Amino acid sequence: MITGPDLQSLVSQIADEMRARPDRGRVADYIPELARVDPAYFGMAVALPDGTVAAAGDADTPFSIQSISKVFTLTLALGIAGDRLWKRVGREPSGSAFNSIVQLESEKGVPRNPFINAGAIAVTDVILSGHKPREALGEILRFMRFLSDDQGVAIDKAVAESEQRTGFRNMALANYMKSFGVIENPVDYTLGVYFHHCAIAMSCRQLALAGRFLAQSGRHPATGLSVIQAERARRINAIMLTCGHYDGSGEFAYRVGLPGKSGVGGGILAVVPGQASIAVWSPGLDAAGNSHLGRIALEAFAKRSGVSIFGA
Ligand SMILES: NC(=O)CC[C@H](N)C(=O)O
Repeated sequence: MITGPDLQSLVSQIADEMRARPDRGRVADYIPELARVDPAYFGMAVALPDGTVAAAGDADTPFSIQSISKVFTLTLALGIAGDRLWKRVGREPSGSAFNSIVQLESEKGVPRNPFINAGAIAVTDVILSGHKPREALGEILRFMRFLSDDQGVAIDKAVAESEQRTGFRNMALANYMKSFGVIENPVDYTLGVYFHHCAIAMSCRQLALAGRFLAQSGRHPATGLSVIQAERARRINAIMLTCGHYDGSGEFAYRVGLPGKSGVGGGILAVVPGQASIAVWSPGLDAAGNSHLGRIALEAFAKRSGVSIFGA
């Protein structure tokens, strides 16, 4: 892994290249508030274990992290339920769209993995157990602030309300799972927490810092505290690699070769185990709902720095 001025110049070079590209994908418009975001943004940040960050472009502009929050809710839910979590959600790629309902019928309401919408809603339900929605959300937000060393991380209420008004598919998924007993809390409580954690706004810099524990065997580098055990961090990385980009996960592994998690806000968090945590943001999406230029930027980064987990 390259460091220091070479790392900074690589990140700046990639940001310049991405800014100049005309092909930017399409901004998500099924959440009305996200449709207003300018596709011209591009940000990138690489956080090293010692807290140094190489950043370029719009790396300090907050954006809606959307499904990237699912990495952090999975981490919290594993802390609460341990391996019992895997009775409520699977660990296999779905090969379908992030908001698909089809597999739920034949698989008795148990979602394929924690990163598709159905799986993330089931995970949120585990975090909620026995708490009020406000408390569960407070716990998620405190966790994000602690991991990023930044008390400024907040929820974008307009985005949360926008999705709450229009999230009929997620309502269908949650109600369907409830009919199988996979959702235990009132459906509107679970969905309320889910919509709000998806609406957390963070910059690439904050997100890259928050992801460091996954690159550092579960340790929070700033405090030395163990966020999770090394084995668990390794397994979360494995699920990010196999399921983090929905039915684009194979393509992401093929092109980038790093565990990664995308969100429809256009962000991607990628992990270089043992070395770095990377966040990119470009709001335009490809057909699978993953950041178009975000993936291309990470592909360029992995190639030029030789950090793919599959070899240089
Ligand atoms: N892929 C995503 O980022 C989807 C998250 C979004 N909140 C949804 O439920 O549709």
